[in-house]
Amino acid sequence: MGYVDEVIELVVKKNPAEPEFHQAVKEVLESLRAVVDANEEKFRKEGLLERLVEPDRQIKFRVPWVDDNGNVQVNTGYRVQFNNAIGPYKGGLRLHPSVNLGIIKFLGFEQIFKNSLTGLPIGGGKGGSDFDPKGKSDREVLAFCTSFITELYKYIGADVDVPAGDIGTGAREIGYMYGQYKKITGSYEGVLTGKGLTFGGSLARTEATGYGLLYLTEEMLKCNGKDIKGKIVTVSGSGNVAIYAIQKAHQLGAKCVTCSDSNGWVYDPDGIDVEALKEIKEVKRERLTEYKKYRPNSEYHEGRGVWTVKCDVALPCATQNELLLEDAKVLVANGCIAVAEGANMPTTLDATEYLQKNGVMFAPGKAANAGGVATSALEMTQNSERLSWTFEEVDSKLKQIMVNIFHNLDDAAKRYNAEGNYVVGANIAGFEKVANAMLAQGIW
Ligand SMILES: NC(=O)C1=CN([C@@H]2O[C@H](COP(=O)(O)OP(=O)(O)OC[C@H]3O[C@@H](n4cnc5c(N)ncnc54)[C@H](O)[C@@H]3O)[C@@H](O)[C@H]2O)C=CC1
Ligand SMILES: O=C(O)CCC(=O)C(=O)O
Repeated sequence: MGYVDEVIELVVKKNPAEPEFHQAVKEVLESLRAVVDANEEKFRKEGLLERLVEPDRQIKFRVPWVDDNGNVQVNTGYRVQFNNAIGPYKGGLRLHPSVNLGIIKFLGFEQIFKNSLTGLPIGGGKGGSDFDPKGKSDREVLAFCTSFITELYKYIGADVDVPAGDIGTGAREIGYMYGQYKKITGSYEGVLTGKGLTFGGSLARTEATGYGLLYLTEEMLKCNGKDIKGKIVTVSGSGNVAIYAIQKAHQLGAKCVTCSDSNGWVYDPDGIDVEALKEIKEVKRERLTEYKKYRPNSEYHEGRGVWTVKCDVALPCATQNELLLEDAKVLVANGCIAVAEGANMPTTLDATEYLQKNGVMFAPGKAANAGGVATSALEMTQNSERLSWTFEEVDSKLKQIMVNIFHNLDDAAKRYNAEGNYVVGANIAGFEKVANAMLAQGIW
């Protein structure tokens, strides 16, 4: 058995109840085979892969808060500080009932390579809680966020670990956490990103993940002799990433005809109305059943079904493992030419393989959705400089970063005889920088 297989087996044995973490490790390590084989003796001696799959530390804590009926509720909070070889830990906080340690570890592990791909000095971390913000009053969300950060503040800091948003954590939650951090520490620092624009937030951070996804997709299509203009696009999700992916797709001349939430999905043959979607999801925090009131020509369906709609480009932007092998088969049969992941690990391993084998360009999340964390790093830079850049300045830096990411992974795939395999390219390009930094910094 080779080194890669040994470490995958070790991860499964040591973390038996964490299937999403196994999946992420498997996807990364299997595509690093060529690099690992070429350096096996050195990497083994240094225990490099064993160190890479074991987080620097995992913090797990109780989050008690008082609901609107005066009863105490208790959630579990997590922060996994995975690897700070190339910069302070950086990654979002997920608030969703499905959150457990394995999910946070898969996200933290992915974040190491994603953050490396941005070319910016940020390490990998992730956190969150099984708290469900859905249906909670503002006061309850405030109570939760205050309690959460009252414990987490001990472990974070502008040069230590800088959390941000993810599923269920948007500007409201980041604002509440920032206020409490400031109250406890007395320190006005860039400890969180995705902050409001009046207290250190960056213009374009809200749009960054969705816009970045389209910038990378546009470049990938261009380098393969295709144009995003005129393409039919399907998007899943209707949160932060989905909304701004749809908006940028339209600005680039494509037509996006779907979106979804955890209950159902919308097909709008005239193209999704982004302003209506924003009103429903960002302002009113309602379900997608409301969309038809704004767009009578659209259809609403219960359950999942976005991937049954004929498209040229598919952009999964909701959550992990939402694009399955059966969906990949339908996409291929319908003539889809490209899939780019806005969410983290939305495509299962067998679905990814099927798409690639059938000639579909496939951009993995750690490259395609890196625009969010890259712009968070630009927010950190602005905070350190005590300056705010214009929207255009941030957006043009974001675009350049996404174009560079595509070329770095394209080049890495070519260097290892895997031309066109952007999964291999992204993992190798992300890994190389982190591995070099780890090897140069002794044993830790
Ligand atoms: N917000 C950001 O800057 C970044 C987010 N991501 C990833 O993008 C994905 C979406 O995140 P956001 O848009 O920020 O979150 P969000 O909370 O704004 O929206 C999440 C969306 O996914 C849908 N969703 C959640 N669970 C679902 C399920 N089980 N089935 C179907 N739909 C479901 C929700 O209804 C919602 O529309 C996640 O995988 C996240 O980790 C990745 C990079 C950066
Ligand atoms: O902006 C950030 O720091 C984190 C974004 C994030 O959670 C992600 O890239 O998955």
